[in-house]
Amino acid sequence: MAADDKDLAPLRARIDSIDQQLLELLAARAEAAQAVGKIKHDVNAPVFRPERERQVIDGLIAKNKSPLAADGITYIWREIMSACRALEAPVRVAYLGPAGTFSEQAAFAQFGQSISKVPCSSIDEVFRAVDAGAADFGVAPVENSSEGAISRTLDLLLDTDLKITGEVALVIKHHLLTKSGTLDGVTRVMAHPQALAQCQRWLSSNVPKLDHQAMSSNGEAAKLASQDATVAAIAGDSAQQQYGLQAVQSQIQDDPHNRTRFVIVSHGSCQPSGNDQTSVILSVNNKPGAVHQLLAPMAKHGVSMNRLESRPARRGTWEYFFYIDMDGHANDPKVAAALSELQAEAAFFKNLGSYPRSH
Ligand SMILES: O=C(O)C(=O)C[C@]1(C(=O)O)C=C[C@@H](O)C=C1
Repeated sequence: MAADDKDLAPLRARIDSIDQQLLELLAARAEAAQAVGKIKHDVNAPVFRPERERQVIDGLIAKNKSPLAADGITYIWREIMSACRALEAPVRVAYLGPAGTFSEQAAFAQFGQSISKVPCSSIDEVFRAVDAGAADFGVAPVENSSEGAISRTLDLLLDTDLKITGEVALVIKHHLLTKSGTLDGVTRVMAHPQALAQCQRWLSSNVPKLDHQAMSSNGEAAKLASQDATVAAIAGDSAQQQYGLQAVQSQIQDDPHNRTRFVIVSHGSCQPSGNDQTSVILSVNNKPGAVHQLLAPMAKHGVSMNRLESRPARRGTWEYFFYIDMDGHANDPKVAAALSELQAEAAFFKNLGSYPRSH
């Protein structure tokens, strides 16, 4: 026995005994969740309650006096609740696949790992899967900190009846990956167009001779790179592990703080969590001052606007749809008042839903 093992032995015995207690407590928690699941089943209520999960995690972080970081508490309870939820009913989540994409990572960040995965080949397919009932929730990228809005997601939010029931913000770190970890024999670099754009400067200064090829996802590119030695892929940690690739260079994104925000879409709605956001789409009649006037109800009722994005209405005219995220839940009287005035004044109005804000 190594000398330090003697010192470790009593501490390990203590950890074993604590784990035993944790296991018993987790079993009791799982049984309570199963009982909740039964009641929900009888009244046909949704199993996944994001506002409740948010309150559980925020409450524990507020009370946490241990050396565990807030992120650690979040990860641990995300998975505990994911496993408990799976005992109530499997939650089916659609996202841009295959395995190893950032969309999959966003799905795990929202729902934990105990989900029934529905990987899709495009953002359109994600919306279709949820719309048609093949999945309960969909995860779609909506905005990147260096490349701006993901216009396809904005268009689908306009064109389908799905609501936003959550958001997840991820730090996106892209790596240049190959089978061998070198560029020997490599002729092209493959990735989703967003990833190619986010690494454009690095690629043109460091590997200007490689052809660029757009793929439906970085996961797909990584999969190909694992099969073809002439291909380098741009993808993240998860895809690197998934497909057993080596990094030629880590973190090649041009913006070191590169972040992507994902929305969670479904047919359902969310109760207030205490830290929520409401999203709407509006259009205004094309007259001077119309946009200014349109935003006035939020200022009047003291509701802050977190984001404003515009998209052409695609009618061949200079008309726009405005995507607005505001603080608060539609059940808050101030938000409700602002929403009803916005609706009254807008030429087009669509409430995309209220949901817990991402951390
Ligand atoms: O409180 C509930 O509604 C539960 O179903 C329990 C629980 C949990 O494990 O704490 C599980 C799933 C829900 O999304 C929220 C919380």
